[in-house]
Amino acid sequence: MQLIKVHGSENDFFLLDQTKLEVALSDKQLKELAIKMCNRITGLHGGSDGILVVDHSEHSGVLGQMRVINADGTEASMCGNGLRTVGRYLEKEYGQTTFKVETMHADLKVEKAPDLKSNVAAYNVEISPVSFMSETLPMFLDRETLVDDYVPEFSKTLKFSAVSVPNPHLIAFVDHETLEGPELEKIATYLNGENPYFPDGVNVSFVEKLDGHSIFVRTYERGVGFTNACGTAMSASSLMFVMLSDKQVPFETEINVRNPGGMVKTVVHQNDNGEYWMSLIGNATNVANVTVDLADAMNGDYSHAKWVPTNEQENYLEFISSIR
Ligand SMILES: N[C@@H](CCC[C@H](N)C(=O)O)C(=O)O
Repeated sequence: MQLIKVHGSENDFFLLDQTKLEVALSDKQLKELAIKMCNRITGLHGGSDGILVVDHSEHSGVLGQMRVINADGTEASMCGNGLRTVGRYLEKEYGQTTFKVETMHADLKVEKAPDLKSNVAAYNVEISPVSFMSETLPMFLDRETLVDDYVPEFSKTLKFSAVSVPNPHLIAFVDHETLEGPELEKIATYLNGENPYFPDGVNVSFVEKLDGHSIFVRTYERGVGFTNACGTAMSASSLMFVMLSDKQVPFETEINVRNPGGMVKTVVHQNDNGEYWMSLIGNATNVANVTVDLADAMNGDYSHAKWVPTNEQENYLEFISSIR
């Protein structure tokens, strides 16, 4: 089985093209593979945040399908950082620079963007559809939407917004001390365990406003835990940054989004029909080409895996240190 170890802002994945396998893996096998291979201690070469599964799409005008299997084996409806790396993979396979990719709920636009630096490839991907309605998350609170409001059951002092893009996000704007403090993990582990409010779990982000049109986003992901970055969370946080800014941060403005693994840029759009969507622009880095025996991988044995690094990670790290 051939895999590519990829990352967007160090949110890392194994990219698996199912169309290259003799027999495609079943959903049960994908789940078992993710649990074993992504494990940070016993998994393949330090594990990963999940597996990006590429397949053919039946939809017209679409180059391929992306499925996202979280490290705990659950399936997510979308992954913004992952979509950039899948976009890069499909561009190489089909030789097109602008196309659509099928995801669980929508066919999303993907476009090659200018390199961030020599040998640091970048892609621009669409994040949509957006909804604030409780039933789309799903969120069980006694209200239809939650926008910048207190929820004493979560925290006595923080205000939250809940939005699906279309995977579910809970966002709070906080000061620097709170961003780095223990509250994010406390709230997120509660809401991703058995709880009456988010029975399917939720990605939880704390956001700090920086100078100008810049924010820092720290995310605890459903099905993963703390990640270096979450593309859909950074997109959802940018939407709330614009919506709660009282027109100080307009639509169609480039927003700089920092995260523990690097940075992305976002742009928040609103269509004539009132619907929101976001552009997410950032790196799509291929770290290594990996070959592993399928039976070994399913058994969690990675001792014979072949790991051939590309030379991209050095350039990525140089790029990140140049902007810090
Ligand atoms: N890292 C992703 C989001 C992955 C899915 C998430 N864990 C979920 O279950 O919704 C991103 O870059 O958006």
